[in-house]
Amino acid sequence: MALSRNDILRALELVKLPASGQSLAASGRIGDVLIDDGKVIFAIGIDATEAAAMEPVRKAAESAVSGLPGVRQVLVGLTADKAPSAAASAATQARRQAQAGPGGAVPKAAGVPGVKQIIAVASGKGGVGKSTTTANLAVALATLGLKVGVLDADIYGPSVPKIFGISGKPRLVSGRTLAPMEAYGLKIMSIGFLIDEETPMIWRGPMVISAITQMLREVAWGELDVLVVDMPPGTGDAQLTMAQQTPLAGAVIVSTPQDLALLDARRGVAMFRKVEVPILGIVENMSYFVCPECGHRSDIFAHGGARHEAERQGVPFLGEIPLAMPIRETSDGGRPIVASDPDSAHAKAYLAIARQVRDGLSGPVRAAPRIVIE
Ligand SMILES: Nc1ncnc2c1ncn2[C@@H]1O[C@H](COP(=O)(O)OP(=O)(O)OP(=O)(O)O)[C@@H](O)[C@H]1O
Repeated sequence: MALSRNDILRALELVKLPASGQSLAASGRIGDVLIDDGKVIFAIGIDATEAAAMEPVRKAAESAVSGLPGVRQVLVGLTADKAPSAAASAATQARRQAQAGPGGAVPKAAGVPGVKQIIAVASGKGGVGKSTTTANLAVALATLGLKVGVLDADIYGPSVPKIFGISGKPRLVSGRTLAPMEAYGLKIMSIGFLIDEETPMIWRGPMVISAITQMLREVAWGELDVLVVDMPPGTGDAQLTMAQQTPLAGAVIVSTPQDLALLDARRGVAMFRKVEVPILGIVENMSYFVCPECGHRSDIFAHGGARHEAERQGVPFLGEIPLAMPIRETSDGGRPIVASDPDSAHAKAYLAIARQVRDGLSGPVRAAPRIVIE
């Protein structure tokens, strides 16, 4: 018999909420349930401040539903489409202040064993070249001698597999732990390996928060000096929660020079400041155009805006990357330019940015605290 929403809710009666002991089924937190050929996808509504506390509930819901006959795959997300309620925010703030040490520092999300530093590459809006920058920055950091991983958390348009020319599915190493894919000496995991391109956008939003947690903690990253996270574009609640839930050592903001993009970049800086993640700097991508025929340079978007914005915000300016055909061709062709043409001027520009990023990370790369997941 075909699975129905009621079957799913019955299974969720066994899952209890930690605070109230109420069943998840009765809590009114389950939205639409998508059932398609044995695949079950749904989201649990949470307040953005509850993400960590509700993660065990999400896992319990997944295992409860996966035990039902006829279920082949279950994907459960936590969704926080509303800003944290004023009361919850105040409570969280009070709790954080109480937990904060004498210096008043806000406690961070737990580290990932073996991974020394995690940095986010973010943009205030889509299409500014965030993934191209992530890929080339990662290869450049590896060129500097660091052990580097890339985590593509851009749930709306995971382009890292294409940029590195990787296809196929990651291998399961044990339990739920996946082996990362490898290319150009980097360990790579992408949400693109795990979701079908046809997964409706409406379902991708709720996955944002849980996807990052799963990809961070259920991937055999091994020993890494730096893990570079390609964030979903934008500065909404989902991105904010993701920035809060990830133990980030810093963030790189990518912008194009137009005023509107810079306005979005400013929101990006504000978002990371809100969650006390240091801004490693701003990159101006598509800064100017170099004619491939004659080498003439045109400042089509009045370049230099990101440098001024960085000065205004009091954050480092990391450098300019031109709008250049070889960058697009190599990026879209699965051969990032820093790997495929390391002596080119473009590759050197990315290397200069990578040096600044490395130097901007606080102190020597520290060993992450060892945590045991039971
Ligand atoms: N400096 C550049 N010069 C030429 N083309 C570029 C440059 N940077 C990015 N591109 C091209 O622009 C397009 C968008 O880039 P990319 O996918 O990196 O952007 P994005 O910000 O990650 O987009 P989204 O947020 O929508 O995923 C790609 O075709 C890429 O090859």
